[in-house]
Amino acid sequence: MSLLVKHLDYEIGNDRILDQISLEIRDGEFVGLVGPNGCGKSTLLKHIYRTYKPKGQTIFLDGNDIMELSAKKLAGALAVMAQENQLEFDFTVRDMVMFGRYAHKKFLEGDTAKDRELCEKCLREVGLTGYETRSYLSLSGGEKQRVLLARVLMQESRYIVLDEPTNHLDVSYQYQIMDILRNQDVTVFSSIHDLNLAALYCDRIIFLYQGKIVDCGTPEEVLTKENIRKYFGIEAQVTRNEATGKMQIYYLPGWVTEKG
Ligand SMILES: Nc1ncnc2c1ncn2[C@@H]1O[C@H](COP(=O)(O)OP(=O)(O)OP(=O)(O)O)[C@@H](O)[C@H]1O
Repeated sequence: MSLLVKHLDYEIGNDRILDQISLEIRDGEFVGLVGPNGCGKSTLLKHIYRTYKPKGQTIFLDGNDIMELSAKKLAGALAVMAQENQLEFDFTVRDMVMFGRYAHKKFLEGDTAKDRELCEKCLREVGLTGYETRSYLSLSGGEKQRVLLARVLMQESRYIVLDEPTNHLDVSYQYQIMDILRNQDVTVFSSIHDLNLAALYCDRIIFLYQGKIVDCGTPEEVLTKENIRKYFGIEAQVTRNEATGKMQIYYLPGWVTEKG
């Protein structure tokens, strides 16, 4: 069981946005995708959830080319929390979360008692009990983000792919959402800007720079001060956090350097 990307290239005009990306996310792993603004993280994730159509046979889910899976099959296997979620029409929070059951439904099948129970559980997990009848568009950015996570959980898929899931969230929800994801029995592949969050929650980190994978391994192997200097252009101190036992990065903002 794995998510496999093989030699994925993507160009816009003469610009190479993704350059020979190959990676494997194995069953049960929590893998973070990090790299500076514009390095291609969202573009890579958009290929995995088919917003962009990969050329040839490049992306495989449990051995199946994702382009050959029906929308329903893909939704049953892989849940997505993308960055932009602009809606033309308003829905209630309950409706938004219920959309996560699409892959489990027969044509025109209504919501079951199990669906409603699961919806309550997912909303409880993201701290939104009592929001069921609220209009989605009236919510704050962070509340919307948590509704989208509840929808992802409703999908009960084996794989969850997320583009910056902690965007818009206050510090306590950033950790809560990462905790919720970590405690699911699923495989997670997520872009993450906060390197300390990535270090705390990820089994492995894939480091992207100018459309190429430049490093891959455990947080300790990849989030070194050398890589942070080289690819983010900032000096950092990397130490161990005594409370968590995990690595802790401190940035030294007076020490911005040249990238690359
Ligand atoms: N439609 C487009 N036309 C031109 N350039 C594009 C287009 N879409 C993406 N790009 C460029 O591709 C590069 C990769 O963008 P992408 O959104 O994947 O980066 P990212 O790593 O997710 O960035 P961020 O951390 O800022 O979210 C950027 O330089 C971006 O400007």
